[in-house]
Amino acid sequence: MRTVQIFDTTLRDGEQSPGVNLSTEEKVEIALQLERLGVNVIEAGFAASSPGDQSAVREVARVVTDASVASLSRAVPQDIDAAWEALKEAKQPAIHIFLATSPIHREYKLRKTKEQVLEQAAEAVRYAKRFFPVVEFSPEDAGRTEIDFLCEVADVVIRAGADVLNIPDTVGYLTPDEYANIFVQLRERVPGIDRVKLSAHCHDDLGLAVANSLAAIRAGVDQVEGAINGIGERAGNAALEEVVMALYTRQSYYQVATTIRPAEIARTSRLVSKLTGMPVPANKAIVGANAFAHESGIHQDGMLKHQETYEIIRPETVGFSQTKLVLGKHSGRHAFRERLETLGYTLSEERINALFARFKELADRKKSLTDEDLIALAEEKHGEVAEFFELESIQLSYGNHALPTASLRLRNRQTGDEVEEAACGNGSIDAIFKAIDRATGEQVELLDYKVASNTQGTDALGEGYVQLRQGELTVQGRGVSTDVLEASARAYIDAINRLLTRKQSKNQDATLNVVLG
Ligand SMILES: CC(=O)SCCNC(=O)CCNC(=O)[C@H](O)C(C)(C)COP(=O)(O)OP(=O)(O)OC[C@H]1O[C@@H](n2cnc3c(N)ncnc32)[C@H](O)[C@@H]1OP(=O)(O)O
Ligand SMILES: CC(C)C(=O)C(=O)O
Ligand SMILES: [Mg+2]
Repeated sequence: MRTVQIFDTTLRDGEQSPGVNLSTEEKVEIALQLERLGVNVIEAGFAASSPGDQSAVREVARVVTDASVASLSRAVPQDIDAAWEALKEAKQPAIHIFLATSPIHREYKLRKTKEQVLEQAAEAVRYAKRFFPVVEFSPEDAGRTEIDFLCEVADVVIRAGADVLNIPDTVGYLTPDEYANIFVQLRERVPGIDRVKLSAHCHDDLGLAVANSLAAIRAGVDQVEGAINGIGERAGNAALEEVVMALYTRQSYYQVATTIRPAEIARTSRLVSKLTGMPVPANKAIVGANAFAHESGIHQDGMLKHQETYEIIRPETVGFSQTKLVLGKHSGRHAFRERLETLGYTLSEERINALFARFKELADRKKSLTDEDLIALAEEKHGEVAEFFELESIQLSYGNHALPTASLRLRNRQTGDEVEEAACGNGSIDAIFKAIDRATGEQVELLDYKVASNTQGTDALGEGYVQLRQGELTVQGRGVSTDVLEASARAYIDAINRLLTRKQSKNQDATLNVVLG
């Protein structure tokens, strides 16, 4: 099986992402991680672009031991000198010289004829060869360059001593077939082509960067270039982790190996995201937060039965701890029960069903439910409590110059009746509790009331706690909701239900005593 070289340009093309600026220390930290990841070439920057970038390239080359370190350079002696100044003490220095070749770039940007471009490219490679053991040449915008002219460019730079010929699809314009065909043409038409390594460099303007890179690999290129998390100019570069994992996962198809250690991918992605300030989209392949997360019940059930039902890569392979079964409105009972059991709750089928119904109600209002949410839900009612009253609906009217009013509808589970009541209070909670007193007809004394958010975020679950006294009976109640007022109402109703349960069992005991005589 042949090995394809991985050329990482996170620190150069990746840093060209608008708004990204990495300090020397940050570049060094990323470079060391890229080396742990196993990349073969690290393009550390563009030495001539600023004194800061020149020193960053130098520092990266000083610390990196296994990978080759490259600097980008225009096809002019002063850029090549700046690159050599930064890399002359590197263990494996390389220079990456580029010069645009497409008609549009020649005419409008460089204002040069084909002949002038050929001459400048060859001259720059010859000059760089005086210093660098490895010279890579890129005909910028190769993707939109006439194929005949591209072959001429390849011919002159190979004659001038180039070691690597990179073919950039600079503006992400090509389709996979078109891109692969360029390499086929170069091989057929450029006599010295076997003397250089061929390299692919793709941009994602049409979302084809990874597909094009893989097509180039199928066409036999020796090296593929890209950036971690797919960052880079405009829509970015080919995401290296995607290219590498396609090769790894579909090895029998591609028949290609790399030196990458997949288990370092997650760590590398996190570091690049943190230091560049570019968040990784949740649905991003391989490294997005949802790449190994399942929310829908049917998928979760499948995953619980066999991991390969819905995952083609194990999260551990790329350095994530495990698959996540996210509980939300699309989840089903299998995953719900499994999570409760993991959290230490072994519950009857009946209790699971009751909790699952409450869970669905909450999930309709909350994006996803965390473990803390589930614990709050599972502990909302503890002990055997007969359900006397159930909250059907609640409405609050509140204004800073008006008396708060609560209107609510309770269902009496024993009789099936619905009771509607409203009450004003000194505050919203006072109004709610008074309305519940009226609806249930119970006279109670409020001993304690607390409400707390036990999870995080603005849609966190609130947990209400209430302690009530009636005569010699003292009871506690708890309620959970995404809304603290509703959580308080539920806690109060729970306490009333407990009170009624206690009164009912006292009456049964009394009747029993009478019967037994
Ligand atoms: C496809 C790519 O990713 S290419 C790399 C792009 N990366 C960057 O540009 C980042 C770093 N760049 C920089 O810091 C600056 O652009 C510098 C320091 C390199 C140059 O800055 P300036 O001298 O002020 O020139 P400026 O950037 O405005 O214009 C570029 C000049 O280089 C010329 N040029 C562009 N590409 C090349 C090339 N490959 N070889 C030689 N000259 C080139 C342009 O024609 C233009 O020349 P002109 O001034 O004669 O019109
Ligand atoms: C410098 C070159 C290789 C480049 O980044 C591009 O053309 O996209
Ligand atoms: Mg590029």
